[in-house]
Amino acid sequence: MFDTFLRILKTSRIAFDLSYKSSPGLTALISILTIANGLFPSFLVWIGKLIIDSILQSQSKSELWMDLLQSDAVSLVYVEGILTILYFGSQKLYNIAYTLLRIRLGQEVNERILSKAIRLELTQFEDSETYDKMTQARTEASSKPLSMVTRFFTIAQSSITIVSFFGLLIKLSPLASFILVIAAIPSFIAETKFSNHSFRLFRWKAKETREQVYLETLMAREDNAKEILLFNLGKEFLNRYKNNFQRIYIEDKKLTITKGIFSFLLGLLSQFAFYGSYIWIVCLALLHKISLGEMTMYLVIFRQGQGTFSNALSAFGGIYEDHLYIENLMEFLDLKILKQYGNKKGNHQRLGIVFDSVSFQYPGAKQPSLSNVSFELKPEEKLAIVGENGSGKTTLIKLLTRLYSPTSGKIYLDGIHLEDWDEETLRKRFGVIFQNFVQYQFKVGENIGMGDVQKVQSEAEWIPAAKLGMAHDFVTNLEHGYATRLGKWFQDGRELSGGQWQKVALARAFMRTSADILILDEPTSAIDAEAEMKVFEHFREHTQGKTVILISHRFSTVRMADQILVLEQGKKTEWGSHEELLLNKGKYEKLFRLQQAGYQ
Ligand SMILES: Nc1ncnc2c1ncn2[C@@H]1O[C@H](COP(=O)(O)OP(=O)(O)OP(=O)(O)O)[C@@H](O)[C@H]1O
Repeated sequence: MFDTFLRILKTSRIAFDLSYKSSPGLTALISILTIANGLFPSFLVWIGKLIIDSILQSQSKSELWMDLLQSDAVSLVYVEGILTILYFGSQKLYNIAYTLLRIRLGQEVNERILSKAIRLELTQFEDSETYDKMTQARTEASSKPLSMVTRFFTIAQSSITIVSFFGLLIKLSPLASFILVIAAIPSFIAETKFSNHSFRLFRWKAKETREQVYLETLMAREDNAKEILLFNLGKEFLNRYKNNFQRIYIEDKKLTITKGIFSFLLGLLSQFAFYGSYIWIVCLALLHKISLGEMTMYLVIFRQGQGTFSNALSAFGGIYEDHLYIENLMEFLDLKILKQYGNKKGNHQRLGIVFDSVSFQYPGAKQPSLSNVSFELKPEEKLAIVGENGSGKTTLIKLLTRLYSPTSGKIYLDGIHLEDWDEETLRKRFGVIFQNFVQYQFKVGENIGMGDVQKVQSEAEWIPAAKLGMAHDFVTNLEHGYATRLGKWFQDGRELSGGQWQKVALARAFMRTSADILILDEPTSAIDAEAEMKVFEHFREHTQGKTVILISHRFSTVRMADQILVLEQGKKTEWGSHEELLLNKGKYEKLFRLQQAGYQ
C-alpha cells in the first residue's frame, strides 16, 4: 500500500514535470484559475442566502422601482451577477488554457516517445513486448500525464470549494460536514474498484488491438489492394477483424455493465444521505431554528458539495489509473539502450574488415543464423556474398553495421573492435542499401538525398547520384522531375515500378560519397539486365578506393568481385575469387553452372 503511494507520488511528479516543461505559463495560469474557481461556488451560495434573508427582513413598503432597484436584496443580486460573470469568464479561460496545454503536453510526450523510438536497437524493435509498450505509450499514455495533472487540479479546486462549504456548514452542525463527506464515499469506491481492472484490460488488449490495426492496414492500404482483390482475401480479413473485435467487445461490455450497476447501487446510498439531510434541514426551518435563506444555502451546499466531493474522490481513483499508464510510459522511456559504443574514431591505417569466429543467434531463435564465420577483407576489395535464401547473408551485414552484436566472436574494422568505435564515426563509414530499403513518400530528389543526411535538399548532388544509379532518365520524365512526390499517401503522389524504386535506392547509395564501405543487399534484382550492367560499371568506376560488399543471386554480377564468400546454413563453406571457386568445384561452381545453363 505504502509502496503504491510512493509510486503514485513519483508518477505525479513526472506528470507535473512534463506539464511544466511543455508550458510553464499555461501550467501557472491553470493553477491560479483552479484556486479562483474553487472559491467562486461558496461566494455564490453565500450571496444567495443573503439575498433571501434580506428579502425576508426587508421593512420597506415603497413600491417605487427606483427604491426597489436600490434595495439591499437587489444590490446583492448585482454583486452575484458580477461574480457569476467572473466565474464564467474564469471557467472559460481555464478551458482555453487546458485545451492549449493538452495540445502542448501531448506533443511533448509524443516527441519523447519518438525520440526514444529512434534510438532503440533493432532487437528491441523486433521484440514484441517492447513494441507493445511503445504502441501502448503512443495510443494512451500520451494523454495520461495531462489527465493526471488535471485530476490534481480538480482535487485542489474541489478541496477549496469543500473547505469553504465546511466553513458555511459549521454554523448548522459539524455533523452536517461529516454527512457530506460520508455520502460521497460510495461513488469513490465504485470508481477505484474498476480503475485497476480497466488498465489490466488495456494491457491485455494490446495484442488484440495491434492485430486490429494490422488488419485495418492490410485492407485499407492501396499497396495491398492488388493481392487482396485477386486472392479474394477481403472477406477472410474482414471476418478476422470482426472476430477480434467481438473478443475485445465482450470484455469491454462486461466491465462497462458491471461498473454501471455497481456505481448505480453505491450512488443510491449517496442519494439516501442527501434526502435524509434534506428532511432534517426542512424540519429545522419549520422549527424556525434556521432562516429560509440558510435553508436554501444548506440545501445548495449539500447538493453541490456532494457532487464536488465525489468529483474529487473519483479524481483520486483516476489518479491511480493514470499512474498505471504513466508507469507504462516511463517503462518505455527508461528502456535501456543495451548496445555499448566506444570512442575510437579510427586508425591512421586502413586495415579492412576482419570477422573472427563470428556466430549469431537471433533472440528467441532455436538455431544460430551464423556459425563461426571468419574472413579477412582488405581495404578496397570487392566482396560478393552468395548463398541460398536464409543462409545468413543479410544477418552478416547487420552484424557488420552493428545493428546487432555477435553472440560470440569479434568483428574488427581497421584493427579496432567494432564495439570500440564511436557510433557516429562508424555509421559514416557505411553506405548500405538493404533489400527492403525504405520507400519514402517524399520527393524523388529527397529519396535520393536521404543517402547523405547533410545533403538531403541538395539538388546539385541528387542529379549526379541519380545518373550513376540509372534513375536520372526516368526521373526527368516525371511530371515534376526531381520534385515529384512518390507513393500514394499524398494526393499528388506518383507510384514507381519495382525496378524504378531500386534505381532510386541505388542512386541513394551513390549519394553517400563520404562512406568508404558500400554494401548492397540484392540491389538489382528488379532491374533489367542492361541497366544492371551499366550500374555495375558505374559502381566499379566510382568505388575505386572503396570497399564494396554485394549480396546477389546473379552470378553475372558476382563474378566481378575480388573475393566471393559462400554461406550455407550460416557457415562459411567457400572463399576466393571466381576463378578459384570454379576450380574448387564446390557449391559455387555448381550454382554458377546451373545459372549459366539457364541462359543458354
Ligand atoms: N529478425 C529475425 N529474427 C529471427 N530470425 C531471423 C531474423 N532475420 C532473419 N532470421 C533468420 O535468420 C536466418 C538467416 O536470415 P538472413 O536474412 O540472413 O538470410 P539471407 O541469406 O539474407 O536470405 P535471403 O537470400 O532470402 O535474403 C534465416 O533462417 C532467417 O529465418
